[in-house]
Amino acid sequence: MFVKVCGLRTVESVDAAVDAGADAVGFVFAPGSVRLIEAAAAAPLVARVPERVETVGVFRRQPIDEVLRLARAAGVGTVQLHGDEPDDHFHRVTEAGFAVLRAVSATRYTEAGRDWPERLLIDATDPGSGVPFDPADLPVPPSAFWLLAGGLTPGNVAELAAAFGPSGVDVSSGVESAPGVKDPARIRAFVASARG
Ligand SMILES: O=C(O)c1ccccc1NCC(=O)[C@H](O)[C@H](O)COP(=O)(O)O
Repeated sequence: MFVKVCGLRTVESVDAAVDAGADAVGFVFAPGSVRLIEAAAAAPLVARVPERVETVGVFRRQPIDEVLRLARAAGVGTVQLHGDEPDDHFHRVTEAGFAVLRAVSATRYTEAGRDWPERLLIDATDPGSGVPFDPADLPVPPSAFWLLAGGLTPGNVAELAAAFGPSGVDVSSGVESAPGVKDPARIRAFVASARG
């Protein structure tokens, strides 16, 4: 079970995720997010992540040149686009040498078809809100690699992962003590539950 912990902003939370065995850590560069971190502040956090752990920059409805500039400045290896960006943006990210994650709501995935080539992250409509999507919105999960997101917690991740059968899981608010404030103990509990 691949585990991504998203919305990290401190050394303590990055170390907690890495030490707990997360496969990927995420940094949110989307304006307006309570988890927003400047690229310059993210760079030293990214630099302390061991190579075996994927570093992900999260973006939403931003100009592609800004996405690439911030991703390079932070030093992340993967770009996650979270706002129904045009295909051209995904091509530009790939051409620039980044790995890519396409984040879509469960509703959009089900309505729009299932032939996207990128690794998918299937989320609730309001990313980072801690609200799960309605299981009825994802009657047929992807067959290729995909991450389940939206309202996951240490208490529900095992059950929801068993129900949907994703390749991995992604969490943000479910491992926080307050909006934007990660709780190392909850990070450890989440990774353990996801793998349990
Ligand atoms: O987390 C945010 O604030 C955010 C804002 C804008 C775009 C994406 C955002 N988060 C992306 C993620 O990958 C979250 O981990 C994912 O939406 C799950 O969040 P949660 O329901 O809080 O676990």
